Amino acid sequence: MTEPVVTADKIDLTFQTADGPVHALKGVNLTINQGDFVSFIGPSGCGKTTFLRTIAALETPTGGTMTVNGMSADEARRARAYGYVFQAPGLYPWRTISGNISLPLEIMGFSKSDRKQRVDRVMDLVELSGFGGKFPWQLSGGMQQRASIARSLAFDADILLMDEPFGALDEIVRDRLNEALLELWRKTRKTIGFVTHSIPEAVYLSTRIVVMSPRPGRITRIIESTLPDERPLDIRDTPEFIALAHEVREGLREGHSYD
Ligand SMILES: Nc1ncnc2c1ncn2[C@@H]1O[C@H](COP(=O)(O)OP(=O)(O)OP(=O)(O)O)[C@@H](O)[C@H]1O
Repeated sequence: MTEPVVTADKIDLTFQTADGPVHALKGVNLTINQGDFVSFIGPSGCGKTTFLRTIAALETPTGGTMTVNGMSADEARRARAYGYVFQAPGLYPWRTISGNISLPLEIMGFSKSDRKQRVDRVMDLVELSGFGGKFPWQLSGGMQQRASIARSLAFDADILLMDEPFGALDEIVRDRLNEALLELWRKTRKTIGFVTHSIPEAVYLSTRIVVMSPRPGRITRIIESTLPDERPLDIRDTPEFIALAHEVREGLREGHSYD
């Protein structure tokens, strides 16, 4: 029996700006179940990041209700219910890779031996074992982003929120990291919310794809993936994959994303 981890009920969010109100989200209803890999796709400015930040209680909705792990989003944030990965790795250049990954654990007061054990475990999960003593600038962009994913996994939250984590990387590195992330999801069965601009990335990774319309962001379609959990990269050439990508494109068209 799958448990709802995130429930969004009629979420509205309007930012008050010097140029007037900006209506970013409108009536967003969504349930994310335990172990789902949910991607959010839509045109630039449609509110994908805003919605992810609302789950994380980094933004407060102006209407509707959000629950995370059965609590308010704010309570869940304080209970450290999620790890958050940003588009840029955001590693401190004066700390080693292990030092960066262990920083949140230090802040949370984990013991030295517990920190070491956790850092070793997540470095292994993202295939960075042996690089702990390096500084961020000694690693490639893809490795830095893996370190940032490891940092978000270190305190073992059940939910991982990822805002275009691979958007700035070239396609070859991105393919590699997509495979690695899927493997990590299969191993840990964390619940993942993932923002992307890429249709193939959304189809390759997700169990469900949430298609959003231009501002004010609404959900136009929720597509359930029919792909198996085991997904070699060449699954992207199969008719089933192509049909799902077509469905996403249709959803975007329906929301007038191409107008
Ligand atoms: N703090 C803020 N104050 C005012 N307006 C904001 C704020 N954050 C976001 N917005 C506006 O809300 C809308 C949605 O932004 P958001 O970043 O969520 O879109 P997005 O779909 O993630 O875009 P992109 O794909 O380009 O990252 C945009 O028009 C943006 O300018």
